[in-house]
Amino acid sequence: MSLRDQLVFWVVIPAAGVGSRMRADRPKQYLLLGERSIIEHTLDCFLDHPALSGLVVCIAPDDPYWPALPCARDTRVQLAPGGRERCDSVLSGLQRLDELGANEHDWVLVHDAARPNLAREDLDRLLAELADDPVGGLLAVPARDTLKRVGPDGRVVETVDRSVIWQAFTPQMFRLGMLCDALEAALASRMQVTDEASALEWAGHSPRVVEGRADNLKVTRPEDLEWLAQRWKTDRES
Ligand SMILES: Nc1ccn([C@@H]2O[C@H](COP(=O)(O)OP(=O)(O)OP(=O)(O)O)[C@@H](O)[C@H]2O)c(=O)n1
Ligand SMILES: C[C@](O)(CO)[C@H](O)COP(=O)(O)O
Repeated sequence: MSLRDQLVFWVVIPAAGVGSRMRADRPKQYLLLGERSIIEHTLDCFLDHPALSGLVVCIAPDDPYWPALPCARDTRVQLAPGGRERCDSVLSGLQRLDELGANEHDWVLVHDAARPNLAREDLDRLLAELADDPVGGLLAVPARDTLKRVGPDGRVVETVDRSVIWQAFTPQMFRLGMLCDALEAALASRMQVTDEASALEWAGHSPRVVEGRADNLKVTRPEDLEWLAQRWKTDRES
């Protein structure tokens, strides 16, 4: 049996943000996409996967929304307390995986609660491409627009060579021990860690990018949810 056939993985879903850029009446992961919340759609992609070992959702300690969701009663879903920054929430989730019996060599996928449109094909491609990778990696998409570096005065400084620029998405997939060590070291050095891969890079590793769909977007601003909702409506009507 190949490594790819026997691969199992754990999932950490950082879901403790306030969604300030959405300017909504609740954290964006609890806004509706169709009849269900964004976070419920996000969990769907993982909960039915045959290789899933366990899944941890990191929520704010005072989160009043999570308990009302049906998935809050799903025994496959465990909780961990979110932290001040996304990376703190992720580290908390990784520590919960350790308590659940994950070992340092197990694969862990970290996926934003705010990315409800992850395609199963992308998840399976990520798992297949990285199953025997020595470091791990992430879903990403190559830059498609002309990119400008802009100065503090709001004027263009230069046009950036976009042929080597990719947008980092999630899931990001690393082995539990390597990820914990890299995150703890990066945070101890007061590094600004906005994704798991940057902590691995800081530790001297070179994560691999796996090209994914550009519609695996992170709901960040109101227009992101408007676009997804329209897409959702169109798909359901077709
Ligand atoms: N302290 C934090 C901050 C963010 N997140 C999660 O990390 C993901 C990506 O972060 P982002 O899009 O920045 O979410 P928010 O921090 O909620 O958004 P904003 O920056 O607009 O407040 C989200 O699912 C969010 O819930 C988290 O678990 N813990
Ligand atoms: C992890 C991430 O989604 C990769 O693009 C991104 O870094 C999250 O950043 P945010 O500022 O927490 O949204």
